[in-house]
Amino acid sequence: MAEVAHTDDLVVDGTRFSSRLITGTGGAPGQDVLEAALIAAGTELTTVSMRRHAVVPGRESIFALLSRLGIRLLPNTAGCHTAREAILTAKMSREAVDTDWVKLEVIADDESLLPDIPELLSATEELVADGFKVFAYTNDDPVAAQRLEDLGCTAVMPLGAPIGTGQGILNPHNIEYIASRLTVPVVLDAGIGTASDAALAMELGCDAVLLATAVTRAQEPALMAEAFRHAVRAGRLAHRGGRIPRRPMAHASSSMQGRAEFLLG
Ligand SMILES: CC(=O)[C@@H](O)[C@H](O)COP(=O)(O)O
Repeated sequence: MAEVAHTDDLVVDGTRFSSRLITGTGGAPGQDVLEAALIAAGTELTTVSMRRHAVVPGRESIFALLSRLGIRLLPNTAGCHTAREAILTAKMSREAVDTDWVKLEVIADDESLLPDIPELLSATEELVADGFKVFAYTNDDPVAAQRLEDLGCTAVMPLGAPIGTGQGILNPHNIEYIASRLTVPVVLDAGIGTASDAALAMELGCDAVLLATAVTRAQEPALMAEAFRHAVRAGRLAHRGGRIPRRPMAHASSSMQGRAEFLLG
């Protein structure tokens, strides 16, 4: 049977993506493994830490790899602890890789890696005013998410769980609420552990999923990447298809209405 046509591209800042799976590169055991995983994921947008990535002479850079694979780069400010550091990193990345897109991460501390919301809001305000397209990594708080949209973010990226924990979506209610309230794309970012977590994010109404660790540190990264490719698509279709309501009691799947007349002629 023919597949349902995938006619609902993700549109971000006027750019269309047929894949709703955004990947990160951190934690990959090698660039060959990463390349195989990126291809298996079918991703069209990948984020790279501008502070952590080193260009090694004589070796293909991550930027060259993404360009060769036709994957758009989303630079990120991972490792920044203050608005000032994040703004500086974003400005340097705009010069270095010639894009005004930035995934804005401002981390409160190195143990939790949770977003520092006051610093995030302040950096967002300044970067938006400077013409950046800000993809803001935030917590699962609907109030903070709304503030980020109001400040002019291009996309808002609430976490499912802390980065690298693989715990999945700790507060599905808040994620669903954020996805239903915001008008900019909502990308579930961080904490994903396995394919069903990504499917759930999409079922809850997120526009896309961003993940790194669940693929890069999987036993078989390319296999896991392919699983995520299908899960994101399945979750999106389920969201569009409209789930049935949850009922407290059994409800016969076949209706009895009209049955007597049919049996009695
Ligand atoms: C790649 C990146 O930007 C990470 O900081 C991101 O938040 C992903 O988190 P996981 O590694 O938990 O998927």
